[in-house]
Amino acid sequence: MTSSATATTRTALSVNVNKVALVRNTRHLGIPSVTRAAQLCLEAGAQGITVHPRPDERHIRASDVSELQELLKQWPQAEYNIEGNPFHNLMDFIRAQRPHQATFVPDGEDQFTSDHGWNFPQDAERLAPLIAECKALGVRVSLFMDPIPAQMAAAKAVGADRVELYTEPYAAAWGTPAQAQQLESYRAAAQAALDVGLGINAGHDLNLDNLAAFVAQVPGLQEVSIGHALIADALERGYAGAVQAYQETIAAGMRSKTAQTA
Ligand SMILES: CC(=O)[C@@H](O)[C@H](O)COP(=O)(O)O
Ligand SMILES: NCC(=O)COP(=O)(O)O
Repeated sequence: MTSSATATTRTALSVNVNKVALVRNTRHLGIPSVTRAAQLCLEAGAQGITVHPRPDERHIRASDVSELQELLKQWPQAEYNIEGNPFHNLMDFIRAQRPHQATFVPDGEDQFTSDHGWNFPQDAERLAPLIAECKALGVRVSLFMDPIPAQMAAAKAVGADRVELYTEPYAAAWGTPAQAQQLESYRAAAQAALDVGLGINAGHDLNLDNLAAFVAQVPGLQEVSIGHALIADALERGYAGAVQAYQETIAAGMRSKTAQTA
């Protein structure tokens, strides 16, 4: 059951523009523009921009990362979230750009897409100094995590400010008999994170169908980072139309959450 305190947590939308870069990279023409996409999403009300500059630069390139930092200077209310593996190329971007948030993701260099979170206690010792470095730079640290309540205390102990709950298993269960059980696992993991003082982010395969129920059930959800489905929706609706649809969906989830605590 969501408490009244967490029921009022506003869920920010951070648009991941990886897939705009993926299409751009298929020609040497510079279109579709990644910075233009981010500008239009911010103008439409997105609260942040997320990128995941993978080592192979299959989509987001180092030049995108710095150009988006310049763009975001015009949007002081918006947040910049840079994701990646801190043992690969992420720390160079964090040191250079000092974004609002660094999201540590344990991806391999040639991984198809992100598909798991960190493991504790195995990963704690090597993560701790890099988390400390980010925080010394004034960068919030979010750890990409599977929805395992027992892992949350260790994530806090290693210095994380937030966890990002990896939501692909929830998305895959959407519309199946396993949906409710999956959603409950995220609710429990989020509550365990809140109980030890962690903030809650979420992302991966969230979309217009599965988002409202997630927002309604997961306590203290501060940010969802959404890319693949939102950019696909933007191909039909335009960036502004897609952002508006996601913001309306988040708002519907918030209304449902608030009603539960009334
Ligand atoms: C960490 C995560 O779930 C996503 O942010 C990730 O950026 C997806 O990467 P691709 O866009 O390369 O699939
Ligand atoms: N951290 C999740 C993210 O940034 C976007 O994931 P997806 O919506 O592209 O699956």
